[in-house]
Amino acid sequence: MFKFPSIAFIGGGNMANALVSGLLNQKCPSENLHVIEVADTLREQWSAKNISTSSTPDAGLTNKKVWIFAVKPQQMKEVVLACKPWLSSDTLVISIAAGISIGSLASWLGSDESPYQNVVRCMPNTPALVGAGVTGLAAPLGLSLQDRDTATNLLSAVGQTVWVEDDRAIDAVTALSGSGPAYVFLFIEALIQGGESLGLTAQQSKELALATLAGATKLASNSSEPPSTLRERVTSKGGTTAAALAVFQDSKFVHIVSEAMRAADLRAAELSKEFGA
Ligand SMILES: NC(=O)C1=CN([C@@H]2O[C@H](COP(=O)(O)OP(=O)(O)OC[C@H]3O[C@@H](n4cnc5c(N)ncnc54)[C@H](O)[C@@H]3O)[C@@H](O)[C@H]2O)C=CC1
Ligand SMILES: O=C(O)[C@@H]1CCC=N1
Repeated sequence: MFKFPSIAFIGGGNMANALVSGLLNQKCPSENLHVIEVADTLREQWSAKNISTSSTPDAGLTNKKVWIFAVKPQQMKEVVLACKPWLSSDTLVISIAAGISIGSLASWLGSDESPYQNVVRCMPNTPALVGAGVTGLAAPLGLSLQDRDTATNLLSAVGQTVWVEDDRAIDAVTALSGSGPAYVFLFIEALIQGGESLGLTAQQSKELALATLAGATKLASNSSEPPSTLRERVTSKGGTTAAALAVFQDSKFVHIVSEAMRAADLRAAELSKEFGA
């Protein structure tokens, strides 16, 4: 069985909250967890959950086997450098920050000549809060198998994990599953509004929309057939679905989704330039 290491979260906001909830659900002892968070109100919330907290990095970090950076990309460099004095040669450093490359993390924690190797860059998503997240992970070639397994086990506490090749692939993961829940929520909002405009109540629309998404997702997951076949099976010739899909097609829905993802991918690359090494 996986033995949970001691873990420090640096940044105790939304995503740290989702990851810690998942770890606790997987029976990670709360004594193994520590959160460094600048906001007083959030520190109080962590204390109320029996998680130790502090406002700034200090020598206590040296004893933590894993550091998980969960601050905004804009703050990453400053925060990583503030923690660096307490880095041990075997600390596993995991970052969930969008756009911040493995190269930036490795050079901030080591140097340009000798980049720090025990680094994992990953991209979880907010369904982690309910144990249904998916996380893409990437690491430098020098990362040990043991650290790779540790990262996999920790992120598996909140859902599925998918290892990818490199930073560019993590930007793509960000554009798909990192930001993806927001696209899905937008679609849910649109279905609810559409239902209401056709005379259903808000409550009826919400129930129908959520069950439709959950049901279609389950069917697509359990089926050996591709989503396109499942779509065709709903679509009777000359029927209602065909009428609706024609509107999607006229509005270039597939192109819009692809362009939206391209914008997210591009933004990740910009964040890397603006806030990376
Ligand atoms: N929200 C999302 O859906 C996802 C976010 N991410 C990434 O996760 C990171 C965190 O995002 P969220 O949790 O949504 O943001 P958040 O704003 O909820 O959390 C960040 C926390 O860091 C704290 N903080 C700022 N400076 C600090 C410092 N010097 N020391 C300690 N704590 C400090 C803030 O007070 C805040 O509570 C970002 O880099 C984002 O790109 C990754 C996957 C999904
Ligand atoms: O919007 C963002 O930048 C972060 C990364 C993925 C989801 N939220």
